[in-house]
Amino acid sequence: MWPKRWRKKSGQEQPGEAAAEPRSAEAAEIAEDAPSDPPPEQRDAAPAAGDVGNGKREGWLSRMRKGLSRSSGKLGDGIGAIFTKRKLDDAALEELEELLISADLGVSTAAKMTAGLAKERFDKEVDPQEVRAALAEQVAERLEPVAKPLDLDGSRKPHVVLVVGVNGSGKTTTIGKLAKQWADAGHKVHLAAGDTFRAAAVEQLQIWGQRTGAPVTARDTGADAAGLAYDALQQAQREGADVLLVDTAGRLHNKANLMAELQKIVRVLKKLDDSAPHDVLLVLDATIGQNAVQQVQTFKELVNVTGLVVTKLDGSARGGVLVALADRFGLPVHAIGVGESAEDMRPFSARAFARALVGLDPEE
Ligand SMILES: Nc1nc2c(ncn2[C@@H]2O[C@H](COP(=O)(O)OP(=O)(O)OP(=O)(O)O)[C@@H](O)[C@H]2O)c(=O)[nH]1
Repeated sequence: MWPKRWRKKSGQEQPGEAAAEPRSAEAAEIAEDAPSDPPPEQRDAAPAAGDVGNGKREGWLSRMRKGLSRSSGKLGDGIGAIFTKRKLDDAALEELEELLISADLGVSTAAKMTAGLAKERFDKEVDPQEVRAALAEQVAERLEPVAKPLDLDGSRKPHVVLVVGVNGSGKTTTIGKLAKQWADAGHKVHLAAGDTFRAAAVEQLQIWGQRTGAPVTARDTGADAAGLAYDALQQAQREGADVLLVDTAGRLHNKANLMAELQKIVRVLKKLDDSAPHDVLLVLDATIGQNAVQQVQTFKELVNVTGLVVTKLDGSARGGVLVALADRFGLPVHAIGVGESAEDMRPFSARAFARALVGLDPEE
């Protein structure tokens, strides 16, 4: 029999329910949650064309593994330190729960996972590898239901994808990567440079447009983004495009302005196609850890987010937060970004990610 504390905890949780995660007081202001801007030379540089498909770059799985090393080092080593020659007792479970929280899984998810482990193995001798494998299984179980590639609905002409997220999260780059992948698959793509707030974002999108052969609807900095989105959809409809990707600004002066802008974009798109946008992708930077939870919450209040793309899993990612996000929101994770080039975005593989996160070989 496993002890009351762990039994009670797991019994209290309802599917999809989450205990309060840490929140910053200023979280309502979107810009406050944004990661600090990368240096201009890094931000404004579009990915080098030579990076695309030159065959010499490190495999994406290995880049994801390296990107997750901050989390996997913490979890893998932490599990080793807790469970070497030790029973799975109360004290060990407490330490494990704290470790999971410190690796960005969030209070509620950490409690559920620890309870899951206690249920099967309480008071038994366990070795670190067994605990890592058991946790990887639990992470994979939570992530599998949300790992869903973004499929284009062929009956839509075009399928309209609105891309939102705070500044610097990787929206424009994600649009470029999606455009490249869909264009390579033979789809006719149109791009709308709706981040009229930042001139470099428009230029960045135009470079992706040249690279992919996708026409780009753009206007000068400061132009009305909703008007631009309307023009872009009209043009995409005229061209018979299969997909329209609409970029947006992540940084307006405050949440109310951003909400007004995003809602206006949605309203005008609906004038031309009342089912548009067909997907609203929220792009999240994986290096921000638990702040991602608040970003999802905030954007869900602004617009009907239908799925996530998580970028920068090649950097110093705090990947544990994906587990917390899956548990709390259940939103599809359509793709992950492990670099700046077109082939660095992949459908999200729950199992590979889960194993890499706890320091196991993702390919086993
Ligand atoms: N390492 C890495 N860098 C990425 C990834 N995705 C985007 N970036 C970089 O992150 C920076 C910001 O990306 P952008 O696409 O400009 O972000 P944005 O959300 O459009 O930013 P705004 O236009 O300010 O709203 C750029 O330097 C990108 O090259 C990724 O998966 N991995």
